[in-house]
Amino acid sequence: MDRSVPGVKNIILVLSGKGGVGKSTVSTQLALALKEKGFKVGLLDIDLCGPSVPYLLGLEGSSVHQCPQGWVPVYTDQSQKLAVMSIGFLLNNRNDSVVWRGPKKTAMIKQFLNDVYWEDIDYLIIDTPPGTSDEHITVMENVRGACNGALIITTPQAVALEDVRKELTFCRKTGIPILGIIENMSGFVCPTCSECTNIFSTGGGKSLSEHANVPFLGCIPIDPSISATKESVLKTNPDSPVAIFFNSLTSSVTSQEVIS
Ligand SMILES: Nc1ncnc2c1ncn2[C@@H]1O[C@H](COP(=O)(O)OP(=O)(O)OP(=O)(O)O)[C@@H](O)[C@H]1O
Ligand code: SF4
Repeated sequence: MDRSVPGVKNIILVLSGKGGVGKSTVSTQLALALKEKGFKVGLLDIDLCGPSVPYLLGLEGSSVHQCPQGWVPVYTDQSQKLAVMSIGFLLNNRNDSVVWRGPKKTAMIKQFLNDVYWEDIDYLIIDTPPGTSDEHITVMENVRGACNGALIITTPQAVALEDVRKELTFCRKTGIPILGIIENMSGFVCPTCSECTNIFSTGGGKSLSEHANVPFLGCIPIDPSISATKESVLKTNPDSPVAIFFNSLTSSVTSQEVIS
């Protein structure tokens, strides 16, 4: 059965087979870039055991509250153009950890999708935990039919690419369209001379996408400023290679709407 999320027009999942490849960074910067382009955006962090979105946006310590329509998400600023929901807002202490079995995780994710007051959201970006676990199955079952598709993040190392193959299989089995593969931490751009050094082998994401017959959406170099900022790189460093990448990613994403 096709399912949708109340108040949301388009949904994009961000997946990776492996942890630490930059999934939350891409989710956050994509959400910020879409906001910069004038869209109303939601960012949902369903990484229940390791929520990092509140930190990446400088929203630690914020909390959600109830209104008659449900939980009110945390907004990044007064424009209310970027609404954020994360388990991190429900924990008393940022060092508290969530040790839950599958059913409790499933119930929490359903609440995030159905009980949050997502108000006129053009794009809901869902940042997922690494791998293919209960969280992924729950979210896919609950957004099927309303989901534009998944972005798959990898790094140039072979092990990360091997994990991508599992994500591709998972998407195909669950019927979620694959929007494309992104290769993150692909070379280091020197802040002094702008020379790009390929620390690991490069081109793995592109060749895998050709092999798997899915779009390749580009490479993001290692850029220390991306981990330092709480704002869109489109604003803080508009001419940088990472900003050029996110500019192009927003164009790809917005040209693939399933619901207008
Ligand atoms: N292109 C990049 N340049 C520099 N630093 C980066 C880049 N991408 C990610 N990082 C940094 O790498 C670390 C891991 O990134 P992130 O938290 O986004 O990964 P993740 O895949 O979401 O991890 P997890 O599996 O723990 O959820 C962070 O400190 C982030 O700032
Ligand atoms: S040329 Fe090499 S050493 Fe010099 S600033 Fe650039 S990357 Fe660093």
